Amino acid sequence: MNQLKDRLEKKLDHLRRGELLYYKAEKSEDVYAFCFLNKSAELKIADLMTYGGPLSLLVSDQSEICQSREIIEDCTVLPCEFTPQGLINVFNNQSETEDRVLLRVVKNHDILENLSVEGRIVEFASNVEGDEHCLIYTKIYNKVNVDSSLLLNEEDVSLSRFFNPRLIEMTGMTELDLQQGSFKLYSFYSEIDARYHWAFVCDEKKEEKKTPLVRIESECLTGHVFGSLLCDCGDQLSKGLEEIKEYGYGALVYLRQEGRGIGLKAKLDAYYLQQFHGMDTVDANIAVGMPEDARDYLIGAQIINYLKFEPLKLLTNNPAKITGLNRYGLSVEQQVSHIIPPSKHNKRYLDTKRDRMGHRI
Ligand SMILES: Nc1nc2c(ncn2[C@@H]2O[C@H](COP(=O)(O)OP(=O)(O)OP(=O)(O)O)[C@@H](O)[C@H]2O)c(=O)[nH]1
Repeated sequence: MNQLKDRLEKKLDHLRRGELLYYKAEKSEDVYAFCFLNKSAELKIADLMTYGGPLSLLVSDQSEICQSREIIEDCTVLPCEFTPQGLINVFNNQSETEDRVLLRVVKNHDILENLSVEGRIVEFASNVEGDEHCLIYTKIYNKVNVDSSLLLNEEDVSLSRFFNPRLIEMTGMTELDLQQGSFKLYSFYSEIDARYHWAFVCDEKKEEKKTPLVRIESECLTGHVFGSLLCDCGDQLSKGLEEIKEYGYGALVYLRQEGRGIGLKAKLDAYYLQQFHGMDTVDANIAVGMPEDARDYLIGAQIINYLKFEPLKLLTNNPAKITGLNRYGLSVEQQVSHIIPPSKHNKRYLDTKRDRMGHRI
């Protein structure tokens, strides 16, 4: 983890000094060069022009540089807002805030991947402290040798968000007696989605060198609260708490990712298609215009990091949760299965998780 952090710090430092960094888009061979525009703006523009342009300028509306006609003449100007949480708004019309487009709060992995280059560059840059609010970038067309230590990839952008300390705040802790026994219940507030998330922690059998057992549980109102039989969520929640209690050292991190991150309204629409149109859980999500799984584990990773539960054993059947934590630099030592025997109500759902979503069931 420290190595990753050091590598990242070097790149952030480079940017702080006003030097050029490069970004390689995930699903193409395209490479972009970018930097903050500071006092030596003209020099930077000359540098960037050698790459083949056109140049784009991302500016916050406060930026003085934006006022300078000569500098912006060669650029497409995209006024944007850098916020302390690394949240991004880009305006297509500087004067009208209603005209905000795209690049909104980055909530989940799939949306992250689909964000345009500007979003990824701004995401990275907004993790630089200070009030440098003007970025310039261009796609590289000409052949150039890019120093690989200055080349950002998706991992760097994700890590830069992870190491940004402002994304969650521990807002309270109490003891809670559950059927499974007593837990310390922590609440965390996340600026990313403006929600509270929870961690049920047990450390009574904590020992040196014992790896904590962690479960990440995504919110399921229908299964957890109303006891719906359509999914295995209710049983997984209670069995998860039971196993962590028995092991004596770990946490159940409860993330507000209802319906695999698509929200309750869309999940119920998808349920309708499963009940009355014979679709499975994957096709139904897509039919309601959502990704099959919209979850991102940045908040979960930050909570686990806060609790110092890394490296960890993860109680799950879902490999995407492991890659989701790896993405933020967390090391999962072992996957511990969390299988609930199927019932006639949820068999199809569990079969689909195994056959189409790669769950190890
Ligand atoms: N969109 C959608 N979401 C569902 C459906 N059934 C259950 N869910 C949601 O799926 C999520 C399941 O969360 P988890 O049990 O933590 O995760 P998992 O991906 O099943 O992986 P495990 O760790 O192996 O349990 C919850 O957010 C449920 O609300 C469905 O048919 N459609």
